[in-house]
Amino acid sequence: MMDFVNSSVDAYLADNGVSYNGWTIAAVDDGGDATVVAAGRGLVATKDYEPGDVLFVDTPLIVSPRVTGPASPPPVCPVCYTTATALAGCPGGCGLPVCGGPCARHPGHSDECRYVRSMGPKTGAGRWSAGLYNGIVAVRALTVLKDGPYACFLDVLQKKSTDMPVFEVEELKKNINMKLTEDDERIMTVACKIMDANCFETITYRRDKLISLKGLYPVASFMNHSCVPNTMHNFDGTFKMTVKASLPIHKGQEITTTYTHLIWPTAIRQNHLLTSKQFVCTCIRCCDPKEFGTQLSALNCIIQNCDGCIFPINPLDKTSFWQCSLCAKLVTHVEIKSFYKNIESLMNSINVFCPKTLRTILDAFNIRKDGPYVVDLRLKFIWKSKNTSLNLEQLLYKEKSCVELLDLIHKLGLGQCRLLGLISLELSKVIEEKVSRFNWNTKTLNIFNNQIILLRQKSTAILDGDDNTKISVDDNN
Ligand SMILES: C[S@@+](CC[C@H](N)C(=O)[O-])C[C@H]1O[C@@H](n2cnc3c(N)ncnc32)[C@H](O)[C@@H]1O
Repeated sequence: MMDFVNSSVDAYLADNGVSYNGWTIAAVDDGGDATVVAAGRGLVATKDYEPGDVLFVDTPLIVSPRVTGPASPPPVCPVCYTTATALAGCPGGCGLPVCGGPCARHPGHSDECRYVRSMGPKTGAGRWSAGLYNGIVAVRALTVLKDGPYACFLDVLQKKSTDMPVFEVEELKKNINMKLTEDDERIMTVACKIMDANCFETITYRRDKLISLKGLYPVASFMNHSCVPNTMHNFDGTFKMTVKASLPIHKGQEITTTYTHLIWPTAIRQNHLLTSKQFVCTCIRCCDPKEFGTQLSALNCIIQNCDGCIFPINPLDKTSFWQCSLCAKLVTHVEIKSFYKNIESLMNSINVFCPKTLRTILDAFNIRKDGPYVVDLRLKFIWKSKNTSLNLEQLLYKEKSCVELLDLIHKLGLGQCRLLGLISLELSKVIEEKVSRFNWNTKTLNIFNNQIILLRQKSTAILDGDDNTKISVDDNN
């Protein structure tokens, strides 16, 4: 197992006999050596682990749909999480949407249904409101965390630090006739801030669609972030999270996860972590302008005929100058931001993926094929394209992209991460398609078949127990 370190909270949990997930979270004597964890409290291995070893399995305290808004996914039934085209107002009268009677009567819905009804939802009979749907996580958190055995997590888990009104609570307040009690509002506000600081994206399949939800996992919440994490995780059909080692972990070493996308370049990861989790990551990868030789963040030099690449002088400082490795040309962060923005919108504008067109665009705009946003686009092509519909050029480009991305993962030192499993699986399917299209001689066929077997073994070892091995466009971890 692992220990909680560096915290009076450990003592608090132990004093209060908190038991979660079948085991007791106990205080740990870290011998006064808190330096092992660089980011407040964290998890530390108490024995050695090999890649693939299961560290722990965590059950969510709260699972909730993501809220609606311009950039949010379409609403789902908050009980079974399907994207029903015609969600209807709960017949119980709570004003939340459900996909049908069984979900309306589901025990998992009864507490929140009763609570919202008691608050006088501002919806017509049989209707549901987006505002109440937006507030569902606050209501759900209240029903789980108020007065129950898990109420102590309100004190224990880290909260997003903000004095701003909490969107979900405000949405709820606007859409009910009664005034929330002071205590309920406090609990909901704290719980939403806890969700913001700790929740994981849990992706599940419903009726062949990927549904992105958020889940609060009490044990996993103590894992700090690294851009070269030593664990990976997956979710089963009941949202149980299994955390496995992706790299060897030694006794006493901190257990880390990622809160961002593994193949994003440093500037984008840093920005994401700062805005979503309010900290600046100072991990070894973030400190290295060349990201372990991958040059993932690099831009081509803007000086004509210079073959150099521009790198940040100090990648941890977003106002740092960038400099060409060959001609030493300095570029300001403002210019870099504008280059990144232009590349992003260019890459986003590509709908139908044609390798030749992509190459022309990259040449015309002097963009690197393994640079910011281009790698994302290539990954999107891997996820979205259907092998049987690709022409030969596209199929071979997909194969090349899979191979190059696996190489990137290797260079970044990401070990047996989930992305490696997913790309290996996809590459095996691409090779299968290649095999099926031509009459290969026996020797070549054997080589391909061996490649397929090895890739399948690799992906199975990583994705075993994963309820979601079909690939998600946003699934970069
Ligand atoms: C999910 S919590 C992790 C547990 C947290 N350290 C605690 O004490 O409860 C996420 C928060 O931990 C801190 N954190 C996690 N990883 C970090 C890192 N690599 N560097 C700095 N702070 C980090 C940030 O404050 C972040 O918002």
